[in-house]
Amino acid sequence: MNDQRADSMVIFGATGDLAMLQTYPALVSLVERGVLDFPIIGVGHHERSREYLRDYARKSLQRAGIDTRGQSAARLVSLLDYVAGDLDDDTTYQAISDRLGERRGTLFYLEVPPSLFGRIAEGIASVGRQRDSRVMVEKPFGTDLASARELSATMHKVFPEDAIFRVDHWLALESLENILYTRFANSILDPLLNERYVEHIEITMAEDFGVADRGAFYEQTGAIRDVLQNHLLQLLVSVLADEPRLGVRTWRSERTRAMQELRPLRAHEVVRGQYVGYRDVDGTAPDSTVETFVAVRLTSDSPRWSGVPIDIRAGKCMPVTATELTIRFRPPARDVCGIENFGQMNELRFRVRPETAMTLTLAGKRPGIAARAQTEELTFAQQPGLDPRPYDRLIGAALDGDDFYFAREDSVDAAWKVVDPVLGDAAPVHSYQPGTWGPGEADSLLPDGVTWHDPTA
Ligand SMILES: NC(=O)C1=CN([C@@H]2O[C@H](COP(=O)(O)OP(=O)(O)OC[C@H]3O[C@@H](n4cnc5c(N)ncnc54)[C@H](OP(=O)(O)O)[C@@H]3O)[C@@H](O)[C@H]2O)C=CC1
Ligand SMILES: O=C1O[C@H](COP(=O)(O)O)[C@@H](O)[C@H](O)[C@H]1O
Repeated sequence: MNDQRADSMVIFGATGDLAMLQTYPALVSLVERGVLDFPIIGVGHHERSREYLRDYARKSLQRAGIDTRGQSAARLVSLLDYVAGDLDDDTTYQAISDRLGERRGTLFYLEVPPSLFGRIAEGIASVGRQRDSRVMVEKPFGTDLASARELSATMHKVFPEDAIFRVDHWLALESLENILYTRFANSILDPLLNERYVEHIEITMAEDFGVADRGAFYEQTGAIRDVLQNHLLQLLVSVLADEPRLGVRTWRSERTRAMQELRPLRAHEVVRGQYVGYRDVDGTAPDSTVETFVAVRLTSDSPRWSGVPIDIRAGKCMPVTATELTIRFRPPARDVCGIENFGQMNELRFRVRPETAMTLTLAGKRPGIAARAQTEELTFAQQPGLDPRPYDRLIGAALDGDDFYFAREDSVDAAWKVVDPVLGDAAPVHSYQPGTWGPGEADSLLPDGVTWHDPTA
């Protein structure tokens, strides 16, 4: 693969939900930045006109609060073309190739049902369009370790690894970049991030909504595949990974190593839950055991994190929508100030969703005659709304051939290895009421005396 900018783009699934929600708003921002000014061919299954796709894009922009009469929006819409066809049929790829004409160096964006990913790669190759091109592939990449490997092997028959851009949109979140900066733009924090100082690491990902109209998708997926294998393990390794000593470009390698050092989960390290009402959602089975909540206890084999318990929980229909990663430090070796009764005091917290923030909890003296401690929080908060949208970054980077925000094959493989043993019904599923923090059984994973962090607090 070359590192030249793409000169054309083909979107498979241009009339889908994700395109409506994310793709067109991101494309406008790229037009606005002057980095996108070439034909974009949208591909869908149904016979429709180019005008239909242009209207679809306008609706998407309106939905995102973007003025469709603005210069960039109008330009984007004018760049869109439409090809209809079944992606299981080689003539569809011939039609796309004819439309691309002399252009070489195409970014093919695969936002279609994952079962089509491999077939599309073969279709692109059948018309010789893989040369000098890249593919950007949506999640999920596989449904377990074996299928992810099989898919990688199929894709590699057509594209070298450096031409495959696997999307995990959390990798492009401002809040994940903030973790990198916080750790390595300060000299005072990273030296503390190891088993000597850290007592416990915890992540809570709470969403106050259910599976909505995605019942059929979720029924095949569940929380482990949907968010643990990808978003949450990628978030975790942002904290576990060693410094990228050879420069920030090696950050993906360090993160991958940290992923490979995580031990595969065992059934007793997993608690699964399902909210009451899930089985009434269209597309779910009346006796479904798919989890909408998962809590896990993880262990890293890295000497840096030896013996540090790592707990993660994620759920739908929780009391709030927020994701935070909390690092709890050990108490001081000698309790000179008599803080014992205070419990745990030093914490470093990264807020990942809905906005970017970081908090360091320190103890100081409570003003007054009595010798008593009190905690203070130092918070570095981003103003909500200032975070760039992840897809603006992702599509822009893929057009440039910049793989920084994408999940590499070995890291996806390592993440599947962690969750593979506990997919399906390896652990029983407990029901929980919507609006609660999930089944109480999740508490049993935590170290004695520790409670889950409440991200609303
Ligand atoms: N929706 C979301 O919020 C998210 C989605 N994703 C991933 O993005 C991908 C797409 O999801 P989503 O947009 O929700 O899916 P949708 O079902 O909404 O859209 C699917 C798209 O693929 C096209 N398509 C489906 N089958 C064929 C076929 N045989 N031949 C040609 N075109 C076909 C459809 O065309 P037509 O309209 O003509 O039927 C449509 O454009 C999936 O991998 C999903 O996991 C990832 C994160 C979030
Ligand atoms: O990929 C997914 O992610 C979202 C959470 O990501 P966010 O960017 O919306 O916070 C999750 O709700 C969804 O179930 C999952 O498919």
